[in-house]
Amino acid sequence: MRMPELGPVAALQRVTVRYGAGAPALDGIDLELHRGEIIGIVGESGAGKSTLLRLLDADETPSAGRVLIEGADPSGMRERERRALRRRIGMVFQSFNLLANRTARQNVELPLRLQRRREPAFVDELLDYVGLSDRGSAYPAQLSGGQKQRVAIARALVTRPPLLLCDEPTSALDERTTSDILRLLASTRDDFGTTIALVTHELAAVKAICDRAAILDKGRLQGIVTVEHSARDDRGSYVEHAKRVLGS
Ligand SMILES: Nc1ncnc2c1ncn2[C@@H]1O[C@H](COP(=O)(O)OP(=O)(O)OP(=O)(O)O)[C@@H](O)[C@H]1O
Repeated sequence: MRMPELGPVAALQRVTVRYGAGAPALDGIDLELHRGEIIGIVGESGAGKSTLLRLLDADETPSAGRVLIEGADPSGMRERERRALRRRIGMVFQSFNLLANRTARQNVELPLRLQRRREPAFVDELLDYVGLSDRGSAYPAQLSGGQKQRVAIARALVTRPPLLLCDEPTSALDERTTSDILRLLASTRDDFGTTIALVTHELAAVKAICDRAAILDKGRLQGIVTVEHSARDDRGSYVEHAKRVLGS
């Protein structure tokens, strides 16, 4: 397993992504994900957040520049190698993306089964970790939104990923459940050392758990701020607002 312990988990070097003749979806992005950090990726709709997440998931190839994940450039990989890399990256989605006809436990086991692995003790441990040790045999339809997201987080962690990508993980949840899920993500970083990239339009979520935040606007990185916890909410442009709410 390739694990350069000291380098960043992932790096984007002067990355541009173009889909057509218009303005690029991402334009000259330089960004490093530090090992063990929780980094927020924020911006208005269309800013390029999902595109950036797909690059970090080795599911998008830059039009220019370079992406490194665990020190390796996915664009130079054979399909099989790239799939193996992608299996090491955890994903959590807004809509949970659980298989409806599988129990919570079977959903958590799925990434292991796809790799012909079985780790029943670790699956038990994770179900317990996310607070669902007694709901393993429930189907997604029998679970609340927050419980479904807990299953999805356990499923993402079952392969022990060094990097967990979260795409609007709390946007479908109410405020109380949101803070429970954010707490779970924060403890995941603390207990498993997982680096987390949190894409969200909810600045409060970034404020609650992120160490840094990358602010995107129309495909450009407008700033990377260290998140502080005493800034005041104020009016202004989105970028000014985000910098003021999140940064110093
Ligand atoms: N597959 C695609 N083909 C063409 N254009 C695309 C594609 N994916 C994204 N785009 C364009 O790239 C830009 C950035 O899109 P992206 O989905 O990354 O933004 P976002 O910040 O995630 O937005 P949202 O918050 O609405 O999900 C947008 O202008 C979008 O229309």
